[in-house]
Amino acid sequence: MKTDIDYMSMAIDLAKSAKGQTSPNPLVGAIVVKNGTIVGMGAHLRAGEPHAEIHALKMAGNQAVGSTLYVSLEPCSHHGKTPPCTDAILSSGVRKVVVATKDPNPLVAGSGVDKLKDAGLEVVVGIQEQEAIQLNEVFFHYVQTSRPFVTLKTASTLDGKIATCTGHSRWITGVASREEVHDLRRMHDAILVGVGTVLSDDPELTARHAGSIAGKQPIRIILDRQLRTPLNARVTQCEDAKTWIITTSASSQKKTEELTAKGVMVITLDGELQINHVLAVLGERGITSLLVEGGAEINAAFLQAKAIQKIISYVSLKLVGGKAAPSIFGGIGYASMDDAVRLVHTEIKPIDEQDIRIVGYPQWM
Ligand SMILES: Nc1c(/N=C/[C@H](O)[C@H](O)[C@H](O)COP(=O)(O)O)[nH]c(=O)[nH]c1=O
Ligand SMILES: Nc1c(N[C@@H]2O[C@H](COP(=O)(O)O)[C@@H](O)[C@H]2O)[nH]c(=O)[nH]c1=O
Ligand SMILES: [Zn+2]
Repeated sequence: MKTDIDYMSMAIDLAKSAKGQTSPNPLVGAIVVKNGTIVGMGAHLRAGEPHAEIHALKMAGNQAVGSTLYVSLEPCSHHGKTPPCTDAILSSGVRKVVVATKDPNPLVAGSGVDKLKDAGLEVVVGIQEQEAIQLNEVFFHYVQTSRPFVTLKTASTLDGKIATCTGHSRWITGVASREEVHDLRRMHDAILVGVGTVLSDDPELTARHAGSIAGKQPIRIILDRQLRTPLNARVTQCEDAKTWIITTSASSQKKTEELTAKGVMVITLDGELQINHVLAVLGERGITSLLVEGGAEINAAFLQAKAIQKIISYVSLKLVGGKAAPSIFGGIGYASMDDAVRLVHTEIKPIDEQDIRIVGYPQWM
């Protein structure tokens, strides 16, 4: 006999199956169970399309009467691009609703649960809550701060270098790690690098390799105070992916026009490029998840601004040495070891015989 936890785990797995497709909406999965039999299931697939509950209830049909609905996020109770799920649940005859976690979207935030309870349904909240919160770490951050959830991805040697003293960097990590990074890029609304990386690596910043969701390429964002991005840089070829260059009023109007003519979106901010201001602008433009890929000065700027929610570090078990070789974080740095930022909820995993991956969440004081 399956338990509430079994069914909720299935709903969460269903939600996960649409990872990378639903932005700016959350990932949600739903299962309808009648007398121990699954009679309907569904996942939210794309923003603007039906919610997970609607798919599951549709599949259940009149088997939903007297059933239990398991859903990984509190059913919505407002009219967004789609009608409220609570209305559909109430008219379906569902008797009991099990919710993994409440929806922090100010438009919902407990009102979905209240509506169902007021209508006399049995409602249970908190089954597999931690898993459900982790699943939507991006959406929960964005909907509460209106800023993108920032993941910093780094790739370095064991001695912390992101290139040799001559600037050579291809490659530090192996194919398996680099494949994972392409998957990671695909899951993000945008990738951000500094113009230094464009000048040194001339990266394409697209999610290539197997399985890329057709046509879905993250937006490439370049922080470039004086518009030094070369007109022939690969990131200015806009056939496969959009490119936004964020600059300041110090940059030349002529270069702005030349880049714009190539299809690049040049966004000019007043004054200096402050990370938190850049994030507010990206949030306003609907960027809910941002993958920062360095280099050292950009990484340092995000560290200094305490603007990193998650770090994914690939460390290659090789050594290059060199005082002049750039390390993961440039900038001034902290004076005292006591000021070091600690990572929590860490996971350390070997990728292959040469690389390990460290994932953690900076604990900002
Ligand atoms: N040099 C390495 C990295 N280097 C990352 C650079 O910032 C830049 O993204 C690369 O040049 C990849 O560019 P493209 O978008 O694939 O054309 N990143 C890694 O994960 N491993 C490495 O060895
Ligand atoms: N995707 C999803 C929910 N998403 C919630 O609804 C909001 C989007 O509404 P709309 O614009 O109509 O798609 C979104 O911000 C989040 O609060 N809710 C649910 O009950 N089930 C779902 O599957
Ligand atoms: Zn809904």
